[in-house]
Amino acid sequence: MGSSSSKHPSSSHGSLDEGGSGGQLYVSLKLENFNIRGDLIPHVFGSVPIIGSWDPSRALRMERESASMWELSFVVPPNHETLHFHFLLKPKDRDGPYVMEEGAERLLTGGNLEGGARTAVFRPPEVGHEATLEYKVFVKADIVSPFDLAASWRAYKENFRPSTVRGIPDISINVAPEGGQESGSRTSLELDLESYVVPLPTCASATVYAANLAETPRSMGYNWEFPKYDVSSISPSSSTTRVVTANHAPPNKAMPAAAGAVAAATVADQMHEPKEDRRLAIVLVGLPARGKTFTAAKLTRYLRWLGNETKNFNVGKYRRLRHGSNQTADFFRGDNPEGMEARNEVAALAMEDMLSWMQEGGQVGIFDATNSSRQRRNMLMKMAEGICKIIFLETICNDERIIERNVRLKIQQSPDYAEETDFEAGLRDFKERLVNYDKVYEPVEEGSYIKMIDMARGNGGQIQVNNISGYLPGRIVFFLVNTHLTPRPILLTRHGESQDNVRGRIGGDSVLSDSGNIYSKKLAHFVEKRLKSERTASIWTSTLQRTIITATPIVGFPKVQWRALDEINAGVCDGMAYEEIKRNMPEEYQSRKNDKLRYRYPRGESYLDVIQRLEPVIIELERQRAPVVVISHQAVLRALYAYFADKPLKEIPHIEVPLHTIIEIQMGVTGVQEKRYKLMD
Ligand SMILES: Nc1ncnc2c1ncn2[C@@H]1O[C@H](COP(=O)(O)OP(=O)(O)O)[C@@H](O)[C@H]1O
Ligand SMILES: O=P(O)(O)OC[C@H]1O[C@@](CO)(OP(=O)(O)O)[C@@H](O)[C@@H]1O
Repeated sequence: MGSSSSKHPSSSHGSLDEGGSGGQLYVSLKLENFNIRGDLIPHVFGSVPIIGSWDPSRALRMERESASMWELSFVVPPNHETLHFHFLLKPKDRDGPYVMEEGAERLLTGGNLEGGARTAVFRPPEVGHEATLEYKVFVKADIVSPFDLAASWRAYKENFRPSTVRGIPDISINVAPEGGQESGSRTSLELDLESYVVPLPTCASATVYAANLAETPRSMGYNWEFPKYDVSSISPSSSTTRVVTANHAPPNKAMPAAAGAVAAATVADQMHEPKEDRRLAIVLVGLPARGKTFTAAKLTRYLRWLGNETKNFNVGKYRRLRHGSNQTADFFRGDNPEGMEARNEVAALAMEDMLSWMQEGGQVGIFDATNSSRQRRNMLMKMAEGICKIIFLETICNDERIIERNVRLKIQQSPDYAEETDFEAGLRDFKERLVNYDKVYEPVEEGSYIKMIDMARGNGGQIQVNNISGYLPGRIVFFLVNTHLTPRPILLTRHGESQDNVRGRIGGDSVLSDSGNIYSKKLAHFVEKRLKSERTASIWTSTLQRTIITATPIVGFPKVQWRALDEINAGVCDGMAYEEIKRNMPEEYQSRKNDKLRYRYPRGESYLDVIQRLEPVIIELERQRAPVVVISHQAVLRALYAYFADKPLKEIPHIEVPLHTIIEIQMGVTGVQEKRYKLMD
């Protein structure tokens, strides 16, 4: 991550610019030789880790495109560093000796091969001293939009594998046949989508103002009155830090400090990092209506889903409980000593709650307030000394139209204006509050920080980082770089009923039942209708044929197969019925029943394993700006749904994801909303 403190938005140091176009360079390297030598496989090796860091044993194998042509394609940023490489021939059936091409290193810059060498010449020893093998070299590079790269290079590396279904390419787009779709099927689905809407399960998510989801102030558990705090005793100049630790419930030992995706990294960090660095406080900074609460809620959801014990402390919630929810703009004036003291006091209370929670085992605390003066931030840093590491997360927005929209949303959503019946009066008051904050606002220039600048603009924005290191901070930056506010739906569905579903067998790779086939057609009509006004969208399936076949009738959208979307691997139990497992492997059956989240099938996976491998899918779903239809499996969809619906890990294996039902997740400026359609009984 590095440590740059550049304050220039255009600086490349320490800033991760998503780029206006967001395009990537898709490079295709080809070698052609009509003198077919099936025993020698062309490889590429070179200066960067992905092509082996000059270690021939880690060279990247080229794939056979036709009898005479070998191909290797990869994705790089358009402004990528020059790539140094060589072609290499490796014997098919044994290790070494490798045969490296003659001549100087090849240099690839901006997708172009430097120099004129369009042949690769090899001198394999067994061919004879004078004999050579000559291949023609072709290079093609195209800028491809992020959308077209639904499977990014990383995802490709980690999750992609060729289809098990013959004749279906890994990335495909099938066009609508002349004269419309398959006859008969169109009439089977009425085009009024609303008639298929079903009520949400009681546990499903409705839109709630994000701050309301933050932690309930602890003091409420004991006493509706807050204890009176002397804020001066925790001023930056004070050397003592008071932390409330008494009388709190013991930490929940049922969950490990970290699970799933982060477990390994956490264990490693715990061995190497000082104690206070194991706990992390993300302290939001920014003027009102800049998306702090929104970002705090989203980050909390992501980190919890990854398995980190994470809590979100919203100082506004403390303020409302302590001082009521209808304070006027005057309360927020920088030159109002009572207001300042009251606000510092509730901030200190929330911070103390967060720190004592951390001392009981909490891992990541998200501290949501404006924290817009250096003095306030100093106070927080002083309080956190020796307990946790602080990273400031500042949200900056320079677009007046977005600020105006946010302010209007605030008046509608914030409990501060719940009793204000005159919208315009609320608007005037909130704008005055903004002016009061603006007068004393000091952007962050101290400590470790992440600045999100204009991330709500349609074309991405910019992230600046300073003094950020470690696994979790790195993941947080990566997550924030990829999130945005562009409204779009994500449709989640299981494949149509499979033959194994009918037989009650788990796993496998069976085709669809008759009923499953009908669903695949209904789904195609649904997608056609639901996404008809969308300029673009993509269909993601697993690599198992029940999802690929379910997607087949959908036309006109690119389809991508993700290995990460494959069903939970049932290991030695694959293909068995639950009853059989119970009878033949009663201990396994019972262990799974006892702890379905952590239970790992022998030589298979646990739900935590599934969550771990789905992280790139979540990042990609966050990054996409166009709609995505995900056709996958029960366990996988439970895990994906839990992320969007903010369900605790322990509930994931029990979430209901029925067959032949579409869960629509609407992402947008107010957060996540859900709708369900049931296409068949
Ligand atoms: N990075 C961002 N920049 C600007 N606006 C954002 C950002 N993230 C979210 N928003 C929008 O800002 C609105 C108001 O955000 P909120 O989190 O309540 O503001 P704050 O906590 O800063 O007062 C959200 O409903 C969302 O649409
Ligand atoms: O974790 P449980 O509840 O067993 O659910 C996962 C199971 O769901 C199934 C159906 O029973 O998914 P799928 O419909 O994709 O075939 C099994 O293959 C899979 O093992």
